[in-house]
Amino acid sequence: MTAAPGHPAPGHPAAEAAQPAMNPAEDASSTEDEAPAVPAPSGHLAHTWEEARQAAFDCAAPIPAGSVPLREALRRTLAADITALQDMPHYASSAMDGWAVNGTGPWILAEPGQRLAPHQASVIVTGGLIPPGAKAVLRRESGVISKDDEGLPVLALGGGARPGEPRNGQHIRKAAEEAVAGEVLVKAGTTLNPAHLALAALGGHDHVKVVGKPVVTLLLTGSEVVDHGLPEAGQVRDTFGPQLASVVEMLGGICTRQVRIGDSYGEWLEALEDEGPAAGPDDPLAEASASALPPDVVITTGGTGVSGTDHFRRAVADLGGRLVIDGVAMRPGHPAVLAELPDGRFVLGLPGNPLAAMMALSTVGAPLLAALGHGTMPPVQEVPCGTMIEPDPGRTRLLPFRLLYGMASPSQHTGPGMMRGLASADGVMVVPPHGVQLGEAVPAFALPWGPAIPEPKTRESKSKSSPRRAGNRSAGKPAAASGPVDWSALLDQ
Ligand SMILES: Nc1nc2c(c(=O)[nH]1)N[C@H]1C(S)=C(S)[C@@H](COP(=O)(O)OP(=O)(O)OC[C@H]3O[C@@H](n4cnc5c(N)ncnc54)[C@H](O)[C@@H]3O)O[C@H]1N2
Ligand code: MOO
Repeated sequence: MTAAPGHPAPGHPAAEAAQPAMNPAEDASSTEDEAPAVPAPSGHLAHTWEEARQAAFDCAAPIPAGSVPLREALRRTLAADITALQDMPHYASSAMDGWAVNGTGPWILAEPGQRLAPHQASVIVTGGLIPPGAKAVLRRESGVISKDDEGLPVLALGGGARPGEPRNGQHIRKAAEEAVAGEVLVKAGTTLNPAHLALAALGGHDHVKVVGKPVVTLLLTGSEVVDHGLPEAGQVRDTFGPQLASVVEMLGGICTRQVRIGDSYGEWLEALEDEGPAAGPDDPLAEASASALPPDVVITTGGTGVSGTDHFRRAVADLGGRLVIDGVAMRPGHPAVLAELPDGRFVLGLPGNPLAAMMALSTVGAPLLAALGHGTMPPVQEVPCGTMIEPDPGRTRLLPFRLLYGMASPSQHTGPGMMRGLASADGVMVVPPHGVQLGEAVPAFALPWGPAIPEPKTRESKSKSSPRRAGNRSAGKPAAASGPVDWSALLDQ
């Protein structure tokens, strides 16, 4: 689906105030700050921000449930009950170091493991198999070895023995006392914690069946990019290596691999082709491991633009893929591209500029990963805008903001190549092409690592939470988000 720029998706607040489409020729002298709003880098019409999100969500089907090794199952959602594959414990064992005994003492010592007749005992350690005939375990500190009249070793109760020791069954862990074979240990739908994994192991499992999640690999491009130390002039320090895998995981992906390549077309093509399964068929554990699976999504960085080294579109075309999204009418991040390859892999192309890449990931990557991972469309809420923002016909602006006195104030240092503004932001404002008035509600989304966007305060909720203020200061003022200026949020701080 492709829409004319300046015509936001129906139902969006911007729809009623859409601006006429710009003439691309008017933008011929664009600087980085004024990147063209209308055509995608390929010359196609870009999707609106809302359309791009929806297209990324709609193009992907949820990944089916599959088995994963226990070590990879942490925090996954269990797709099928975990049952005990055998009794737990599956044999009666000793809970103490000492002696397995039959009847009352003194006991004649027998070889460990052999059947015990009455008044016989044999040495046993904690966890040891209870021999046939044993009725109890006597702790090491409750017995003493002495000699009988004939000089043979015998076991007798010692000074540490408690009255009545050993009782029948004492210090014996009975078979099946934790669970009988077939009993449900963990129910489907549970988010697995480390103790669940230990329990599954006790139940005899090597793998568990979990709800599908997208496997993602990263392809970081650019020969000017250095991944450590101080870059020289003409070089740039890599911002993606330290953050992208974590953000992908926060968005519901499993990041298994990160590859760096330079700028040549050959490297691009080879890297996109080279994503087959790595597991040997004779290794059942490796077979199910996420790191051995081909990725569901490849995320590339850089190379989305129009210069001679920008190879994304050519590589996708040569591999027989199709473009799902070819540019988004937004800034920063407008060259974002999403393609699907014939083998079913999605390739998400993030622009090289660091902030632009994060905005493209939020716009296209977040809905795509949510759809693949059985999630819902990432929410867009509203915040009252703490400043007036001019129109920018034909494109949505994504502005990191700080919440000041309950209102969203655009962060500083938010050029497409900067990270300072995003690093301290409380969320991102989605400023529609027609701009925003001071105090007006503006759509906004939370950062995957950041705080939730606060619920808008209505007059009713304010009077419930703060009757004195509501009575004294806010009476008669319009509810938040309903009028152009709502100062009550400011007064409430
Ligand atoms: N003639 C035009 N030029 C550009 C346009 C345009 O519309 N017409 N759009 C600009 C915008 S906006 C963006 S965003 C970038 C997109 O560029 P690419 O995706 O092709 O990325 P590169 O050219 O490879 O790099 C851009 C920039 O980012 C730096 N970079 C790359 N990788 C990293 C990294 N791992 N860590 C930090 N910084 C990185 C790279 O050095 C460049 O400075 O195109 C504009 N140009
Ligand atoms: O400004 Mo470019 O839109 O993506 O950094």
